[in-house]
Amino acid sequence: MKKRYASTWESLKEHQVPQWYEDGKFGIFIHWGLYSVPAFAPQTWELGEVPPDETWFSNNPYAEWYYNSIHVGYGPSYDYHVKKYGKDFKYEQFADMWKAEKWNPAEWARLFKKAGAEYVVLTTKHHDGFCLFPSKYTDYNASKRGPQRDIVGDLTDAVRGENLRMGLYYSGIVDWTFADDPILNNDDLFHTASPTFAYADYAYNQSMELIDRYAPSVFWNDIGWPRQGEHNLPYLLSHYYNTVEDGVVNDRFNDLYYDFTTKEYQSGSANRREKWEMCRGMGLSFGYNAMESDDKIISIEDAISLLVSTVANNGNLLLNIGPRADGTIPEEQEKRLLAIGEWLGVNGEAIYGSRCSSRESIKYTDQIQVHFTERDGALYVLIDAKGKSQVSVTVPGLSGNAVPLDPKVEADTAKIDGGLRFTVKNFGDSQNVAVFRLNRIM
Ligand SMILES: CC(C)[C@@H]1NC[C@@H](O)[C@H](O)[C@@H]1O
Repeated sequence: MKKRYASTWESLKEHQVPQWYEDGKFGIFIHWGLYSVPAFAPQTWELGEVPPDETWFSNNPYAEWYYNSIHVGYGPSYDYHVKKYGKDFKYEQFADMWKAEKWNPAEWARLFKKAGAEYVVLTTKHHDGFCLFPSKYTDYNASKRGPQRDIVGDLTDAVRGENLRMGLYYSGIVDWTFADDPILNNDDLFHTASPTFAYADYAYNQSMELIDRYAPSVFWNDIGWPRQGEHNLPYLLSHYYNTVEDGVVNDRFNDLYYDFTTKEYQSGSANRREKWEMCRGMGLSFGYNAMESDDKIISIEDAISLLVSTVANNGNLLLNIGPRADGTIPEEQEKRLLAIGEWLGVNGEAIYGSRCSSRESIKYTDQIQVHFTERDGALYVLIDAKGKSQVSVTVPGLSGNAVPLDPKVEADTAKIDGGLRFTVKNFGDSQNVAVFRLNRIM
């Protein structure tokens, strides 16, 4: 019997995180839109590295923030815009420059499958207010302008065709087509953006539209929910769960409710006793930044380290790609997705369907890290060499026969000082993280 949720916080709190989200572990975020046309931002900091003040917002490394960055009226993006497009060029003009002429959604979906992703989350409307779906509530959308197609629907079909879950991102509280005072600090971001009841209804209506048209497995709201519409949330979320029984929502509804909490680069917190999700771009931006060349984005080793450390601490990794305006995925981003997929192809047994171990991760003085996951009565030991070609570490309190999942890993294990000493001489096809299975949880 399908559970039916009432539009009350009490009823919503009965919702459990579905097994697919607990098991899935790895998703692909996609930021694609008008900002992919200029594809520019200064390469400054990771979110959380510096305070979210005027210096951050006027030197914003997020290319998807291009509208606000030029609206501020000074700084690197403003200077770039004036030089490339001219002072009088309006952001909205990008709506007729974005053609997605080389876009093949089936190709994207095949790549995500090869990357080992279990779910995908696509921006349906970012802060600039441009919708990637044929919304009844605005013509400022990709079926009427630019690509002239239902980007959300076409990708949803392709992703589901590869048996992956499709999630949708919505910019709940910020929409610069309703309120576009320059945002220069977090007070602007959370409190003065889109302050009207009219916008609250708009956000509610569009969210209902997305739920009813696409039944997304993830409803990824961003920044917050319009305060004037908080009373509508129990109905919206119960409608979502009654429409998508195994759907999940994040924690960006003004801290009123969530299935999972979120970290964004260095911002946010993770508590391994509850489900959380780590998200970041491959470089410093979510939207494509043409300045972010291969040497400026996360290395394959660091991406695999991030996946392993996130999963071992009860999180999922939602790694973002920023496609070019024409619909192609930059080669350097594709390379990382394929490498993660290869690593998961060999070591995925310790990731998919695993659960957080009672054993916490260990960081050794030489930066080497050992993480643990558990699944079907086995304990997995994931040794992250952090760039070293050979490692030797003792893991306290372990015993038993440790078998590498990658047959090309050359390693010895020995009982020593009440623990197991692992000496890895060759990481085989496992990049920088060698994984061992112990068949008895000790
Ligand atoms: C994590 C990701 C969804 C980011 N959230 C905050 C936004 O301001 C940023 O552009 C990006 O979408």
